[in-house]
Amino acid sequence: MASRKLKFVTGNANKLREVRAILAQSGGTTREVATAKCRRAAELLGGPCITEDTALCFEALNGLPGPYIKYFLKELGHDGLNKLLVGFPTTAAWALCTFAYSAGPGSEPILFEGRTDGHVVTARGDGKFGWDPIFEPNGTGQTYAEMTPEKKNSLSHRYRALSKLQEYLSTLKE
Ligand SMILES: O=c1nc[nH]c2c1ncn2[C@H]1C[C@H](O)[C@@H](COP(=O)(O)OP(=O)(O)OP(=O)(O)O)O1
Ligand SMILES: [Mg+2]
Repeated sequence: MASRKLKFVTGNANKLREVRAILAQSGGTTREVATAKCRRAAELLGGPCITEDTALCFEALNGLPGPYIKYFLKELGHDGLNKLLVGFPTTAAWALCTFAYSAGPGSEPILFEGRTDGHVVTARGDGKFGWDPIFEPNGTGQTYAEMTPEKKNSLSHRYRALSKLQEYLSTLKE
């Protein structure tokens, strides 16, 4: 099967440098983690599959914890994550969802990213899902945990990534 690796074609070194820098900002590590997970899942399943990775990135920490948020949350809790940012000039953060699709074993996963910008705040709302109580998307005045599921699913990192995946899958069907 032909490689599905996407190539950026340009003769302009400045474009390449800027595109690389922008992509690195949105999480080089996140993409590596998502690609490795999907590739492995396709091998184990022996067929096409979709995987999903979620990162929570603190601006003051250059994007960390990022894909390591699961372990930070487990060890530090909501309070500890807030305390990490004490003394830093900003509590800005973004939630990043990466869906990965592989057509099957040996087929390079294709990634679909969705990002929602906001701030880390003291926990508010029902703490049923991960770091939902401490993430307040910009312009909402509510944490994810205070929103109805419908509202969260209309603006979340996951919704944005899934829209891109859906669009891609619909082109495969024809
Ligand atoms: O919308 C979200 N709102 C709040 N918390 C969230 C959200 N989405 C993921 N989370 C948490 C779960 C885990 O602590 C970490 C991501 O880790 P991540 O590896 O992607 O998820 P996971 O290990 O639970 O599931 P999987 O088996 O699909 O890898 O952030
Ligand atoms: Mg995981």
